[in-house]
Amino acid sequence: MGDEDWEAEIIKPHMSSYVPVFEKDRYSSGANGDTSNRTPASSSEMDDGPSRRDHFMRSGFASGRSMGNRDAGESNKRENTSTMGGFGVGKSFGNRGFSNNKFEEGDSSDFWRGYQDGNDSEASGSSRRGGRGSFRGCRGGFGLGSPNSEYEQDEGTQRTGGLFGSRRPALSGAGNGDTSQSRSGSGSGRGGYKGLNEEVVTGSGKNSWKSEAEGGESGDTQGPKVTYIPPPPPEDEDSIFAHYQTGINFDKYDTILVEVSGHDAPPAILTFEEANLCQTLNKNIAKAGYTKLTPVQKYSIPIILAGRDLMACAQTGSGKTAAFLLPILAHMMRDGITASRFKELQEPECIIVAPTRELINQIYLEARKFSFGTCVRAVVIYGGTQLGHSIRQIVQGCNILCATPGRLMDIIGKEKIGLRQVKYLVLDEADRMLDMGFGPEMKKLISCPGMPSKEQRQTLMFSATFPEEIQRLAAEFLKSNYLFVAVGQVGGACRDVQQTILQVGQYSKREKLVEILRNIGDERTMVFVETKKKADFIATFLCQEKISTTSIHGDREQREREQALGDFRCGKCPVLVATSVAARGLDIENVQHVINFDLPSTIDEYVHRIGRTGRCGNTGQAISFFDPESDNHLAQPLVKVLSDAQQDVPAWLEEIAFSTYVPGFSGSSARGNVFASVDTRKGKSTLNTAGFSSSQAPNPVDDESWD
Ligand SMILES: Nc1ncnc2c1ncn2[C@@H]1O[C@H](COP(=O)(O)OP(=O)(O)OP(=O)(O)O)[C@@H](O)[C@H]1O
Repeated sequence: MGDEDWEAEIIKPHMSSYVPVFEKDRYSSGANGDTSNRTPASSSEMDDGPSRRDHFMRSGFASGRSMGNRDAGESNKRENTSTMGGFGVGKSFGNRGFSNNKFEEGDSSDFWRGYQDGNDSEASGSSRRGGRGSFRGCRGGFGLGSPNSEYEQDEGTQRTGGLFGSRRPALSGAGNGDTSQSRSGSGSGRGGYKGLNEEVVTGSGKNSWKSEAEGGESGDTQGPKVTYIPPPPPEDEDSIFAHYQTGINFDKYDTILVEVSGHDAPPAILTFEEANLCQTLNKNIAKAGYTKLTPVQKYSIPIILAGRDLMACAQTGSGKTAAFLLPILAHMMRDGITASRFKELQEPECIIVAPTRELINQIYLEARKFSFGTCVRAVVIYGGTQLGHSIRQIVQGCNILCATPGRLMDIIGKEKIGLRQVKYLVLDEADRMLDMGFGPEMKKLISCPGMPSKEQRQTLMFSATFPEEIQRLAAEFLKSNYLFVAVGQVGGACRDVQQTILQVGQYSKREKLVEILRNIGDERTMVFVETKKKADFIATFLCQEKISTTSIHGDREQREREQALGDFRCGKCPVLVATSVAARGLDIENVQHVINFDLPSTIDEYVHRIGRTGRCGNTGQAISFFDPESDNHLAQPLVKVLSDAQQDVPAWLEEIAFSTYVPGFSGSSARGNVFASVDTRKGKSTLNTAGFSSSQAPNPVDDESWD
C-alpha cells in the first residue's frame, strides 16, 4: 500500500467514525488557550589497552567469496571478517525535546517530572496546529539570516535539492495539511494520543515560510507565529542529576575493539581520575552516577583534552555526549572562564549543534548537569519555540550554546551571538549534520564573520554512523591532523539490542503490530513508521485498539512533540509512534522495544532507530517488519548489520540479499547503503563532483518523515 493508500485509509469512514474519548484540552480555551501559539508573538563506545583493531575489512558484500546463502550465514558469525563496502547515508531526521507547554504558571513541573522520575505527567492539551507543511520549504543557498527556523525542524525531508541545494519548494505538507483538516477533533482518552486535533492555518504566500528572523516574530508574515515557550526544566539538584542505571552489559563495553587513527594520538585513560578533572566536575560525574568510563570516553576525553580535533564513531547509547562535554568543560575550567553577564551580544566559547530539537535539549540538560556548581552557563535554543524566548535565554549569559542549525543561524543573523570567542565546535550526529540536509547550514556557520578558522578552534564530531562520503566532507571542518576514533564497527548496531526481522506484508502489518504490542504489555515501545501521516494513522489505530499511544513527528507542533515525549517518558503512553524525527540520540529510560513498522530507507537510519533501546549496557529488543515488496534494497546491508552484531540472520533474508546482490555496493544505491568501516583517510572512497554521492539523494518515499 503506497502512501496514497494510507492517506485514503485515513479518511475512510472507519476512521471518521472513530469517536475518541476526549481529554479536555485545558489549554484550548481561556487565558492559556492554545491560540497563543499562533497569535502574533508578543516579543518576539573495547579493550583498555592500546588500539588493537587493525582491520575493519572493507569491500564488497560478497567480495572474495561466493555468497551463497549458507556462506553468507556463516560469514555472519565471523566478526571482523564480514565485508561490505559502501555506507549508508543517514538521511533522515528530526528533533527531540522535552518540555512542553509553556504556560509559565502551567504545570511544567509535571511535565518535567515525567522526564525525570517517571511520575505521571499531566496531560496537556491537544493543541491545534497549523498545517505546517503549508508553511515550509524553499530555503536554499547560503544566505545568512535566511534560515527558516520554522522549518528547521531538524528533520530532513525538506532538505532536498542538489549540493547544498534548496529545500523542497514548500508545500510538501499540503497533503498533510489537508489531512489534518479533515481530522479535527480527535485525540484519545487515556491513550493520550492527541495528534489529530489539529487545525490548519491557511497561511500562504511567499512569506509563510519565512524564518522568524525575517519577520516571523514581528508580525509581518502570514504564517503561523511561533509563540511556544517551553517550560523551564526543574532547577533542583535531584532533578538535574536524575539518571537511570547502567545495564548488565555495561562491563562488556571493555571487550569492544577500538581503533584510533591519525598521528600522535594521546593514550587512552582508564579511569575518570586519570582525566585529572577539577573537583567540581568530578563531583558532578559522581552525582550523575558515572563510576566507569565507556570506551568512547576513554579515548575521546584525552584526545579532546590534548586539544586535538576529533571524529568519533561509537555505538548508540554508549556515552558520546559526556565524551565531549566533560573535556570541554575541563578546558573551560582550566582556562579560568569567568561567568558571562547580561549582554545584548553574547560570545559563547562553545557551540554544540544537533539535528533535532529534542536531541539538542537533551544535550543541554547534560551540559547543565556537568556544569552544575560552576560559572559556566549553558543555553539551549531550537526551532518551534518563540524566538524571543531564545534571545532572552541567550542575553542572560552564554558560555555553551546548544542549538539546532536553523535557530542558530537566525540568532546569529540577529546579532545576539558573536562567534569570535568560539573555541569548541561540536557536531553531534555529525553525519547527519553534514549531509545534504544540514550541510549547507554548517558550511554557513563556519563561514560566518568572526567564526575562528578551523586552525583556531577545536572541532569535534560524534555519531554512531559515519558514511565515508560524509567523513570526507567533514575534513573541511577539521584540522588535517584530526584523530578518528572507531569504537567497534563504524556504523554497527549495538549488540545489546536483540534484532528480529519478520517478513510481514504491508497489509498484515497492523495486525502483527497489535499482536506484538499485546504481548509486550506495558513495556515502553517505540514504533517507527515512514511518514508523518502514517504516524498519525497508526497512533490513532492503536488508540482504537485500546493501546495507550502517543506520537511524535515533524507535523506536530513543538508543544505536542514535547508533550508526547513527556507522556512516553513517564509511562503514561507506553507506546510512541514516531517518524525518523525520533531516530537519533534520544535517551529514554526503559525503552525495551523498538518496532520498525516500516523499515527506513537506509541502514544507518536502522542502526540509529534500534539504538533507542539497549542503551548504556541495558538490553533491548528490536523487531522489524520486512516487506519484500518494498524493502529488498535493505536485505544486503541488514544481513551485514545483523551478522556484525552477532544476531541470527533469517535464511529468507539471506536469500533475498543474495538475489539482490549488488556488486561493488558502495554508495551507489540510494536506499541500500552499507556503512563505512574505517577512517576514510586509510582507504578509498568515491565522491561525485558535487561532493555528495547519489546515495545521499533523498528518496521521495522518505520525504514525509524528514520534515
Ligand atoms: N560513564 C558512564 N557511566 C554511566 N552512565 C553513562 C556513562 N556515560 C554515559 N552514560 C549514560 O548513558 C546514556 C547514553 O548516553 P548518550 O546519550 O551520551 O549516548 P550516545 O552514545 O550519545 O547515544 P546515541 O548514539 O544514541 O546518541 C545516558 O543516559 C548517559 O547518561
